[in-house]
Amino acid sequence: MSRPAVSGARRVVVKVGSSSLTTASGGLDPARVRDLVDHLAGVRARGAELVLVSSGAIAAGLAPLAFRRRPRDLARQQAAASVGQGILVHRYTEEFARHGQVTGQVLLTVDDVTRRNHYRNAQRTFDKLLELGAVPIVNENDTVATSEIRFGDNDRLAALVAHLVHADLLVLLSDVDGLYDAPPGRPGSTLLADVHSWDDVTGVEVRGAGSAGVGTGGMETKLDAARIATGAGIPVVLTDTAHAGEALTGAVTGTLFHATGRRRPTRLLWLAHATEPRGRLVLDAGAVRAVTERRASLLPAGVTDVGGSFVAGDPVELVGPEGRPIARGLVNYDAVELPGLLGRSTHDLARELGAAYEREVVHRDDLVVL
Ligand SMILES: Nc1ncnc2c1ncn2[C@@H]1O[C@H](COP(=O)(O)OP(=O)(O)O)[C@@H](O)[C@H]1O
Ligand SMILES: N[C@@H](CCC(=O)OP(=O)(O)O)C(=O)O
Repeated sequence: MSRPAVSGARRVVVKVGSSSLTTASGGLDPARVRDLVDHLAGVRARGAELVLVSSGAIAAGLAPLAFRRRPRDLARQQAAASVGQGILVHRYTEEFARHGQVTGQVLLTVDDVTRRNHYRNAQRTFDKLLELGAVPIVNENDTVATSEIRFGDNDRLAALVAHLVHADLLVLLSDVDGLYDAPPGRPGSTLLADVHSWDDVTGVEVRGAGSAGVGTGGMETKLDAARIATGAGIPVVLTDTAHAGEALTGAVTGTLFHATGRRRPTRLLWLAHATEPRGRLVLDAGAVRAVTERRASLLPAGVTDVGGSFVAGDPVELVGPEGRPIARGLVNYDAVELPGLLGRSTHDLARELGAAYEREVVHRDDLVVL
């Protein structure tokens, strides 16, 4: 049996977790990297394009820095990632070279997929690398990401990258061979071979990171990633590295999450699924209707209250008069500017304060209704 949505994919994003690349004691395992690349190289060999999102920088940096386990504080994680990322990419470069394939490193922060100019930049870089036949190897730019601007997990990053590069398949490789209806160690838990809609996942019990102590998000972030990708029209296969070969050629293995939705702009996907809002705008009833029913931009006249500390470009939550979240958007003003503008018409504001104040609080193109 085969899965045509998988075997026919022309552009594939594969995400591999730290737990699939490390030894039991936590260091990078060159033999596991080699086995993995032997399978991955098959994608390019059959004429399809490959983007690899690989975790493992922090794990690879532990031993050289004599850290006995993954550090909890951000500064030590950043130091480990800085040391480990070079080691990781060096390993991949050597292994892909054995198959005559060239790799390129791409390190991303949240800004690269949320700020319009940045994500166009990222898109161009990926397009050019793929056009030149190289395999982009992606990781979060851990060494510069602060806790506020951190993805924190590569599962969701991989889903956003899949969308950004217009991939037609996302493969998540972990240390577990698919999604189980309960944590896999539990007697009687069974594998779900197909997930057609999110109703199929109701009742599934998931836990955080696995036993090796090197992974971060566990099954939860994999489900988030699957939700982001399938909701944007990209099917997702979840399995372990031992089944990578089968998964990549479309054999039935692991869990296939079927596509449920269609594409929308990458930064809006990020807004809807993964962003921590930095503030809150309270809307009056008329503005709620305008935003949700007419898909209009949010103007100062419809905002009754502002909370949080944010600057222009930050994600904020839009709530109705009774406090229920209705949308998320990228705001066009700093939090300190807004109180003086609330309830006033753009016409008045422009006349009194200048043309710059004619702008919307949240433009409709930067807004997702929940
Ligand atoms: N319902 C579930 N089905 C499958 N795996 C689960 C489930 N709940 C929790 N897990 C755990 O999630 C772990 C995978 O996550 P993680 O350790 O973060 O891996 P990675 O390093 O590949 O990102 C597995 O080891 C598994 O024990
Ligand atoms: N960027 C980090 C990995 C973060 C992450 O998501 O890890 P994992 O859960 O193993 O996929 C690193 O390279 O160590």
